[in-house]
Amino acid sequence: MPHILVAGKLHPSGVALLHDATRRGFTFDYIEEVSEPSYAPLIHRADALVIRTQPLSAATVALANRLRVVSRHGVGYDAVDLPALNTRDITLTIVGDVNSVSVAEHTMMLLLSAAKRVLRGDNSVRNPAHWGWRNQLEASELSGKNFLIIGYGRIGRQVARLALAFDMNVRALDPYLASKGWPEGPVAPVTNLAEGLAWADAITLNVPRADQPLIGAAELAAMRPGAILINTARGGIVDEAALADALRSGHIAAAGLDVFDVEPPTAANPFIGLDQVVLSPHIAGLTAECAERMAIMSVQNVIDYFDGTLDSALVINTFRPTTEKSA
Ligand SMILES: O=C(O)[C@H](O)COP(=O)(O)O
Repeated sequence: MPHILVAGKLHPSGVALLHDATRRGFTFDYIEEVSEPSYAPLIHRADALVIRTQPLSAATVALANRLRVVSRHGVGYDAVDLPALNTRDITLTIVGDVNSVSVAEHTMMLLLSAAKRVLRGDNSVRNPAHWGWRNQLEASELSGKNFLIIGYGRIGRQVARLALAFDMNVRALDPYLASKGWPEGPVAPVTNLAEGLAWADAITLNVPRADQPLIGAAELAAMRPGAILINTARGGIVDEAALADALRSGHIAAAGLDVFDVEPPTAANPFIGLDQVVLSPHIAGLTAECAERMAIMSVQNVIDYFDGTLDSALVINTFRPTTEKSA
């Protein structure tokens, strides 16, 4: 029967599902430490790997002679060497829609915090000498502002739902939808990034990480003066040095960042000293509810893989039969 290696902390409900699976003959190793050197020595006996956001390199895949399926606890798989999996016909799965609401709520929290200059306000209460800052915060309303969602997928659409409730003007950019057709509803597309950058008072990034930053110095310069940038997707999507420069110059008024090029960020991270930037430690999907759903889904995907009932919508690369469970 298949042996599962879980590398990274799982919500107890996911661990309970693993224990249930042992009654059907599955076995598992569970280590909470996520670093590749700590899980790599165990991978030679794994038929399945459940993995958090840490790297899975070609070198580690080469140690995994039995590996058939990698199940991401999450939706981003930029740290996984996909070509190394493809060469060996190893299936890669993600958790699909289960983190969309949490990530969208976190996006709105960062947008509100950035717009309301929450850090400066907080600081002015904790430091009585700064109480006078309340007259200089330059906070802004969301209502009536133009909000561009880059990446109109599962998460982007949840962000739109929430932003519309704040009476924002919401538009989105998603080149992948061009061939599929734009979804009906109140959110119109922008035709290209340049149009979106020039239109938006605030921008959120809800796309996967690519090889090059999508938002660099030129794109930041093309944003409206005083605009706000939110990133709950992946650090490398924004050129961090360029964003820090744009924040220091005041061209970009504020930012909200949940993800970083290097995690955890070093003391040299350019945002640490900027109080117009609200920071969170890659937790947009780690609400109690979402962590439970991701843990269950990531373990269930492994079980479904071996049962031959894996939902095709959750598979990144298909090498064996799946079913279509999702709407
Ligand atoms: O990819 C994701 O969905 C998030 O980054 C969460 O991933 P993690 O739970 O593995 O940290």
